[in-house]
Amino acid sequence: MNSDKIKIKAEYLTKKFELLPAKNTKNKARSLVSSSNKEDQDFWALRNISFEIRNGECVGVIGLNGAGKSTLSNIISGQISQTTGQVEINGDVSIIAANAGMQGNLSGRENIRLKALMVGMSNKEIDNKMDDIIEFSELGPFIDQPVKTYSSGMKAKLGFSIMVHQDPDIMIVDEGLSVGDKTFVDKSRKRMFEFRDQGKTILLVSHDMRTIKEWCDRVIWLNYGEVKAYGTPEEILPEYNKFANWFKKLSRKEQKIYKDKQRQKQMDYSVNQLKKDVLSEDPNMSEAEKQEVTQNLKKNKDSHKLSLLSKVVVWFCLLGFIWTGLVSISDTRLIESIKHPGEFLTERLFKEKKSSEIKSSDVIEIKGSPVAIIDFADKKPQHTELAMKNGDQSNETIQQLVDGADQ
Ligand SMILES: Nc1ncnc2c1ncn2[C@@H]1O[C@H](COP(=O)(O)OP(=O)(O)OP(=O)(O)O)[C@@H](O)[C@H]1O
Repeated sequence: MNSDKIKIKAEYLTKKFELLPAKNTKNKARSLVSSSNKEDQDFWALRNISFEIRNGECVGVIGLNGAGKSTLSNIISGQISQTTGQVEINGDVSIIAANAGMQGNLSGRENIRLKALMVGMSNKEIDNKMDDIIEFSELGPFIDQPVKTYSSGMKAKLGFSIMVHQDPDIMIVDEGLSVGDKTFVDKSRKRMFEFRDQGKTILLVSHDMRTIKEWCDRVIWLNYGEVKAYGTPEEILPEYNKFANWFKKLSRKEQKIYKDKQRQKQMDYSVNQLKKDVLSEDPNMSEAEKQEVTQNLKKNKDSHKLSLLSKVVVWFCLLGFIWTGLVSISDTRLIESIKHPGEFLTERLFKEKKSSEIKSSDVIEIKGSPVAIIDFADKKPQHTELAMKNGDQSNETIQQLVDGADQ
């Protein structure tokens, strides 16, 4: 096994969330009017994250609440996309975050099948492993209950059981074990050690420094979306403990001031700032390298924002809907209104036809039938001579229609 092979490589990763607006219909409609809503507040949960994880390494991710650990593990496991930067996953790997991607409305058994199918297992393979997975999960009869009814510990047990039976090359465990009971945790730890001994790569997100120290070869310390330090547990953990103790000793007010200041930095961040940071890291960068960096820093599209094309389509449909509505309350046919929109809007819309105003070119509707006026002796006709525009009806029929309408 080549222990130098890079399994995960992250470069210039950022993740921006928009605190407002929430992803709802009202805000989608607002985004139709403006491409950048001034009320949106950008929040950079991750800023300029770069690291490499090699074959067979177990890497811990630590940091205070809200530091960006889960955001990072979700990007690496492909559950959310980054705003800028690249994530390279090498080799034929399966990445499963222990308690992520579970469908609440499906039962535990159905989730096992779903997650296994998603990583390319065949139905036969799943059938062969199903009993083992259920037994390992210790869920017993609850395996056929909807996952939304599970406690967080039960979800973690199910997620972990699925993960270890998929035998992935890279495992991401995001607090998956901390919520389980002791027997389950011990059993899982044993299984994780077996994985590590087989040279699999593990990314472990945890607040439990004992586990991090026991398991990890290296540790990434995230602080308010930035990598504060990356090194061995011996290097990082004493520094992190020092920081955690310093933070704990601050008064509530001082803690709040510190947090607010850090969060403000996360709000004020921008891709331009990132570019400056990256370029200043290496002042001797060649033009080609600078171009590559700029390319890497290009933003991915925010999935919840409508593209220009979508906006055009939505506007088109909206206008079509309004136009059809206007046509239906006027006495004009749709095709005519489209052919002569100016005339339709200025002269025909909302205008009641008086007989004196009817011109020889007009089309009127009598008893639901379109009728063309073909001849008037003067502006106020003495007698009406009509013919059907597309006329398959005789003048006699038309006269009957007119007579009927006049009554
Ligand atoms: N969908 C989202 N929209 C807006 N902000 C988000 C979203 N997801 C996460 N965040 C914010 O990003 C920051 C990082 O969150 P994340 O869950 O990655 O932190 P964490 O380090 O895993 O925290 P914890 O230790 O509490 O699990 C937090 O401030 C969080 O509020």
